[in-house]
Amino acid sequence: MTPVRHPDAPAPGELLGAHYGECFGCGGEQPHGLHLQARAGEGVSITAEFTVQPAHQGAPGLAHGGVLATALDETLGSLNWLLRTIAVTGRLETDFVRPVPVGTTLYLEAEVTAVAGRKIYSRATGRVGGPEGPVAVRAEALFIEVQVDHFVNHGRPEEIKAAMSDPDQIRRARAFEVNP
Ligand SMILES: CCCCCCCCCCCC(=O)SCCNC(=O)CCNC(=O)[C@H](O)C(C)(C)COP(=O)(O)OP(=O)(O)OC[C@H]1O[C@@H](n2cnc3c(N)ncnc32)[C@H](O)[C@@H]1OP(=O)(O)O
Repeated sequence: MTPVRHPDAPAPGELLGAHYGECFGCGGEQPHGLHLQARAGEGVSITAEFTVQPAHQGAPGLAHGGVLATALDETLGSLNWLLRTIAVTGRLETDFVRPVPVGTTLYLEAEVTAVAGRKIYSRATGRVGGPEGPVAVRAEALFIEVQVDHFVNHGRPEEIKAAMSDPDQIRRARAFEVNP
């Protein structure tokens, strides 16, 4: 089925903010996290930026592939905001096309390609040198829609409790919970 942008999705260009402060991908409270900043795009698409820090190295001076996969995963996960669903990564297939040095800003773009029941198919690219620069990484993913219970049942009680007592976190979770 063709993906449908939720009528209450953030407007194109709107900065999405972190879905969780401790998230390694987007949270502001993780000193060595990616601090990835995502914006709503047109249709069911997202743009995001992430600058590779020394803490993200694999080979000397180069980004670790797993960190780049995280950047793709996080950008793809941000598509949740446009569908207003909660979904987790089931499958993530990554191509590493060129090395990404420390200090480089990765310009990411992701879009939902199809939705079938709980299955959300998507793809993403990460470019270097600018939003129109050469592709350094790309991914295809399958996200699976879940209920909030997924996190309550599987997460650690300490973090769940802390998140539930944070009014901002509750507000974000509610925004995802209101489905069409
Ligand atoms: C509060 C705001 C927070 C918002 C939080 C947002 C967080 C975003 C963070 C970034 C994203 C992440 O890294 S999320 C973290 C990484 N991911 C995870 O931890 C997920 C771990 N996996 C799981 O919990 C589970 O396997 C699920 C939930 C993905 C699926 O389990 P399930 O619910 O029992 O569903 P299941 O019946 O198995 O699968 C449903 C359909 O999907 C298909 N399917 C499932 N997995 C796969 C797969 N790997 N490859 C192909 N197909 C698959 C099945 O064949 C089936 O198709 P059919 O028979 O219907 O055709």
